[in-house]
Amino acid sequence: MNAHAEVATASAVTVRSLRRAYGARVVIEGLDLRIARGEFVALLGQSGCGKTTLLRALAGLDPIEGGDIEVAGRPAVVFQEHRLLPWESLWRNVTLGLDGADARDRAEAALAEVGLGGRLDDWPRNLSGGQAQRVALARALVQEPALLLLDEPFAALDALTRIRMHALVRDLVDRHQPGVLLVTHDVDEAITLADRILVMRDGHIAAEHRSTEKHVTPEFRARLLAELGVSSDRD
Ligand SMILES: Nc1ncnc2c1ncn2[C@@H]1O[C@H](COP(=O)(O)OP(=O)(O)OP(=O)(O)O)[C@@H](O)[C@H]1O
Repeated sequence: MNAHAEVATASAVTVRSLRRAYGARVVIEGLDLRIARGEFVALLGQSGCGKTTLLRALAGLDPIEGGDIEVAGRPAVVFQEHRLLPWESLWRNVTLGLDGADARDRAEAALAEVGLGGRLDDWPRNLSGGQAQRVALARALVQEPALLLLDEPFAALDALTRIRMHALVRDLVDRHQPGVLLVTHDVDEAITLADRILVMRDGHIAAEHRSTEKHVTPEFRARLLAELGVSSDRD
């Protein structure tokens, strides 16, 4: 097997029979999931169905009540808000938690990759919303994670910035080959970006679509909306 094929079949995360509850309220029950390295998976589901709860569990931010989660290495997360530290320069924000004498060089390379080369010593307050999310992406990728978790990272951006960010993130994922789980409310974003789309309902993955199905766009979109419990706005 060549190196690329090994990356493509290696698991970024494997989840078996996951159970998550807040006190007596069970949010996730019997959930199974595997994401391969280099695979871009989008997770759709109605508000409150447990998408963020799943992402936080995969990130290791919350305890789990049952089942198991096997993550290759340490996952990186990008949230809807950039979560940059206002009192730290951009390069320090990118390399927070990283040791090593080459931290500044790594930050420089990561910032260049997201189109912010030369802004190492700038401050978060001087960034637009889209630029701040680019820095958040650089901060995630500098860790070379096997699993990248994206919790609606484009939701607060204007439509044009969002389109540019879609192209950037797809390119970065193709280059770095992490497995990706993108939580989104946006059906079209899921269709544009993902190799595989999952629909979460009743605490587990209720439906799953591979990229080949995406070519039947209007029907596919209508089917996804129906699975999400919404009637199609194009009917
Ligand atoms: N810390 C918490 N304590 C108690 N209940 C919680 C907590 N966090 C979330 N919940 C509940 O768990 C359920 C799932 O929440 P979660 O945020 O995972 O949903 P979601 O699918 O991400 O929603 P949205 O799409 O609106 O962001 C909801 O009913 C929510 O009220």
